[in-house]
Amino acid sequence: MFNTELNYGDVYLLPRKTVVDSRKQCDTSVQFGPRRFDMPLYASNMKSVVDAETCEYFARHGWFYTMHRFNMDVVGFVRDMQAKGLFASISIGVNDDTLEQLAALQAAGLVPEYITLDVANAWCVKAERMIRHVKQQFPGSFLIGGNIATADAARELQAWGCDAIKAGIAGGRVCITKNKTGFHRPMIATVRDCAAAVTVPVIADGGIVEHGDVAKALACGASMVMAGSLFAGYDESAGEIVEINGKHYKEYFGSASQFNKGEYKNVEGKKILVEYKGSMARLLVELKEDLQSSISYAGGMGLAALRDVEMIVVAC
Ligand SMILES: NC(=O)C1=CN([C@@H]2O[C@H](COP(=O)(O)OP(=O)(O)OC[C@H]3O[C@@H](n4cnc5c(N)ncnc54)[C@H](OP(=O)(O)O)[C@@H]3O)[C@@H](O)[C@H]2O)C=CC1
Ligand SMILES: Nc1nc2c(ncn2[C@@H]2O[C@H](COP(=O)(O)O)[C@@H](O)[C@H]2O)c(=O)[nH]1
Repeated sequence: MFNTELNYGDVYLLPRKTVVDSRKQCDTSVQFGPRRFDMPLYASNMKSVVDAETCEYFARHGWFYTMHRFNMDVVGFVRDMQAKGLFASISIGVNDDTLEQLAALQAAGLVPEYITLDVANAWCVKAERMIRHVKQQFPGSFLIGGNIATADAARELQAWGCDAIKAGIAGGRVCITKNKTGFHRPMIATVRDCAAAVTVPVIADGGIVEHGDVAKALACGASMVMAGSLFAGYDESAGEIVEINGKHYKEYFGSASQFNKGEYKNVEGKKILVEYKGSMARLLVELKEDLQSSISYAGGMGLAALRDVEMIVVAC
């Protein structure tokens, strides 16, 4: 027997009676760790999506961000962000270079407000060792661990000390993990299972195609949503602009792509071109408007209304 599991595109949310006079009354803000953010959505910690300027842009707009971890001067990044009065949110790996970066932060007396442990399968012994190390050395930082895709994995990461857990394996737009390894879990099942298994917040990572998918992820129990391709086509994202036959695109590549790694070894990601869409300012406004509308259809005034909204599968 096989389990049938669903993705965002397979389900819809059932409307309830709207109780607000205007969508503007719906509050999309979310408490995440020590801070409150304007939206429960943020850009992927990928080199083709965020750089230091992108992170500053999001932080100044009241959005959460996480810097990527590739060829990073972590000390310089944390120092710069905090010197500007902004929060510092970094990513780390599981190898010795990460231990060196963490030691350098400590030597400089720097404590990032948020640390994300970023590996393909965080349900592993190396991630356990690093999570325990970070919790011991940086007890004041909010530690996000990922990625995982099952309830058992979520429970273990919580037990190791993660303050939040990032869920989503092989559902991303530039992902080829499912092709190369055979492993993947659709996002509805991933988020529902993981969120039900733990008390810490769960971040739904990858697979956002439509703006309404954000509301669907929250309805599955996610507290935050991470997306890469959604943000990749804009001026403020980190990818290069490419012109082909007079049309403009932006490069978007996976963190496990040959392009990001600099060599063809354990490649589980690809590079694509996404449509260039200009400034991100309008996108941020539209994402907020759409989520406010989702909250109104859910019959509430805040994100909590989406938590218990009914979900249906559309018959083919
Ligand atoms: N969300 C997703 O579905 C996926 C995301 N990614 C992204 O790609 C980037 C690279 O990820 P990742 O390869 O984990 O990070 P790294 O390339 O930094 O690998 C981390 C370390 O763990 C080891 N390792 C990695 N995978 C395995 C494994 N399956 N079994 C045993 N050891 C392993 C590696 O050793 P060695 O290389 O020698 O095996 C390496 O020492 C990350 O940013 C990640 O988020 C990648 C794939 C899927
Ligand atoms: N399997 C892989 N997954 C990757 C890689 N680089 C990033 N990612 C994951 O994808 C999401 C973004 O997905 P999107 O659908 O919103 O574009 C990102 O947050 C990572 O979790 C990779 O090389 N391989």
